[in-house]
Amino acid sequence: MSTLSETYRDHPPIHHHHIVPLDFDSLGSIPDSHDWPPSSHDSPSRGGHHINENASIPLIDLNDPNAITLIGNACETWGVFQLINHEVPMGVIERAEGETRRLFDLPMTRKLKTLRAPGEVSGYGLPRITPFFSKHMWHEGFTIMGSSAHHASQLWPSNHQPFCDVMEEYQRKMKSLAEQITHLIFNFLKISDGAEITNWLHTAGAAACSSALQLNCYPRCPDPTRVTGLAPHTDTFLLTILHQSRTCGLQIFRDGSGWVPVAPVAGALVLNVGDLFHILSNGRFPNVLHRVVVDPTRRRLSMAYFYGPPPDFCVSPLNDPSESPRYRPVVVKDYVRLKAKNLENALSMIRL
Ligand SMILES: O=C(O)CCC(=O)C(=O)O
Ligand SMILES: [Fe+2]
Repeated sequence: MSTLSETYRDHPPIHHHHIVPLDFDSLGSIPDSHDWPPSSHDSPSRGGHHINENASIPLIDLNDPNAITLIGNACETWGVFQLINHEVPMGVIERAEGETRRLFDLPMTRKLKTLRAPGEVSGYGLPRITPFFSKHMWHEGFTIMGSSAHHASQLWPSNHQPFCDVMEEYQRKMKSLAEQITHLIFNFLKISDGAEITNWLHTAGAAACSSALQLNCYPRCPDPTRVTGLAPHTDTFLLTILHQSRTCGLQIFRDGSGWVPVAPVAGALVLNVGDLFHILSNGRFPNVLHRVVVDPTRRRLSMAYFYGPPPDFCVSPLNDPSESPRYRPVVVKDYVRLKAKNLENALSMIRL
């Protein structure tokens, strides 16, 4: 069984700007480009393919008087939890999911008008981690960073405003929830409000944080064991807030438990620790490895909001006199580049 690092060595990044998502609706069978050899979906270096249906990730009520401790403990033990009573109105989430569905329902010719150009982050295309794998994922995505108006007007020349309005509102709600949770976690870590690391929190303006909204669509596949929705990866920033439609598919990897499905809970958002919180917490919080498997009968949609400090902010491990730092300080944008080039090896490159 090969390891992920061997996969990188054997399959150096391809230039994926020529490769576009499949028109899944028109397929009669699984093309070789998307047919994964058995158990290559897993990250063998991190635990094989055991799926643990008995374990479940913490479900936390934000109104619980102990929310800080519950969230902090979940970050330490799992690196992921589901959150209810988060005050993001269900109406906003449902409208955003509705617009996401409207987008992926468009004919391929129209979606391709917004195909991500080389070096661009926004628009329609394959998962960003595609170049690191020899097979393609059963997935189409649309990334929003900044205004979506230009792309939306190409998707819907005469009716793009509803999409833009909903996505803007959704991102505003996500940003304030991300700030609130980051603040709670800082309290848990005993980082005081005036500390330098908190400087950027609650700052107004577009440059105040790094954020992106990733809309994901996993078409149904009659033979899901042969395909991969999204290959195992960790998220780059501090926190990810994910809404998933009612179809199962997300799984997280936990040492000792194996792959644990994250069952959709009505009204709950999934929050997970990314690489930057792992670094900031000096390794105390695991940057949870996760993947998506495909459903045989139902298409799955998700919306992932990635949140971190502004690009020029330097993230360093917490200063705890009782333990030495495990990572060297890294500027957010430098880490993003390191990750884009090295994927799962990026962290080890800044390890002390
Ligand atoms: O679709 C999901 O549940 C997960 C998406 C994800 O991991 C990502 O976009 O980074
Ligand atoms: Fe992810």
